[in-house]
Amino acid sequence: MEGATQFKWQRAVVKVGSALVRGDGAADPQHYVARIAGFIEAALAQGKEIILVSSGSVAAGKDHIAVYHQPTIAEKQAMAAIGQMRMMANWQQYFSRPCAQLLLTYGDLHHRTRYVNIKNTLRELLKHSALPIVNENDTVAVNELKVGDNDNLAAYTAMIAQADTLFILSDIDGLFTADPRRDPGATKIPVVETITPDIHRLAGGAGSSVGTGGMQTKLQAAEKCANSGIQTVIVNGRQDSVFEPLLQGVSPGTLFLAQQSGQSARSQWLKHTLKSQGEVLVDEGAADALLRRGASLLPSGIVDVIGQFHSGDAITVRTAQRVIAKGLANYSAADLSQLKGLRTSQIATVLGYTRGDVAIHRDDLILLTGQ
Ligand SMILES: Nc1ncnc2c1ncn2[C@@H]1O[C@H](COP(=O)(O)OP(=O)(O)O)[C@@H](O)[C@H]1O
Ligand SMILES: N[C@@H](CCC(=O)OP(=O)(O)O)C(=O)O
Repeated sequence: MEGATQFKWQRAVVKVGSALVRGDGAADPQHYVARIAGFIEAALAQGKEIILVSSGSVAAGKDHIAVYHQPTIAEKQAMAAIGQMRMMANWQQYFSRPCAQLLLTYGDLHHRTRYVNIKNTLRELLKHSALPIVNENDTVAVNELKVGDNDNLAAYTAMIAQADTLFILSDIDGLFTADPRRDPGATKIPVVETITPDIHRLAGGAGSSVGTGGMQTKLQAAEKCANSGIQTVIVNGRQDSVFEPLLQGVSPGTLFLAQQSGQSARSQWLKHTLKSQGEVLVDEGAADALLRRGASLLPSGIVDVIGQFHSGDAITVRTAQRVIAKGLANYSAADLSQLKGLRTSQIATVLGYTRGDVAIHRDDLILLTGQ
């Protein structure tokens, strides 16, 4: 196949966009869903493992709530609540194995114990030959608590599940040099080795009224995955001809290569998933110890504490000039405000208790310099 690119895969997240589940008016969307289900069954029969991330709940519930007007947030959430049932039932009819519903929010991915629970649940589901189907929990998530789009949610899912591949099935053949809906001269890019700012500039927004984020969120997802050692393939899920090549490890769309030095799942979780709840300002000596010596952050190096955070929250570590790291605080903001600049031997006397010598343990710290 011309321009095709080979790749190996064993455990994949398959992301199906609303644009696909919803159809294009010209063809019956059930045809697309049936073909994707067939692809998943064929891959499972080859001994591969699949986790599905499916959009489409809002679109599937639309007819009952808001057909003729722009829906409010509450109306969209109600649409999602109705549509999620329909969407799951729709998938289940194509499988004899059980489909398992996982509804996640940004908060769930952000919280350490919930993250571990999601990981364990996925592992058990795969072990028991069920098909996990993930979507955002639209009903409970207001904007600031949402991942916001299922491309990025699929990337987080791939990281949690330690997948090697993310397949993004959309209504377009891959990444083009410009949005083909606006620029008929745009051409497809078969392989992206590194997602540079120039690549990001090629991407436009959603191509349909039901899609969210368009190519921009797909590139964000591919970049997260590449940094975690996961390859991404964007293909047109409306083309029956894409599935056989995918089963044979040939990309008929755009293949984004994984970066070789993929960071650990824990580092990725700290870096991309956890939202910083506050900051500690450190002196140059502490910055040097973190950056050059791989040390833990001690209270003695802290100059100031900004914001309110609890023990266990993610916080940013910075000097007056720059951000240098992100990590899990061993002490709350209130405690660190009392401990800043002090020696570790003074912790118990000042607080009346101790959680250990360090403000942030090295194992709970990820350096952010050069980014
Ligand atoms: N550079 C580009 N290459 C390909 N598609 C692009 C590009 N820029 C924007 N798009 C648009 O992205 C759309 C796919 O994203 P979206 O509508 O969110 O679909 P989905 O529901 O599958 O996530 C395409 O239909 C296309 O119009
Ligand atoms: N959670 C939403 C999907 C949001 C979304 O990202 O949609 P899409 O761009 O079609 O993948 C739903 O199920 O309708």
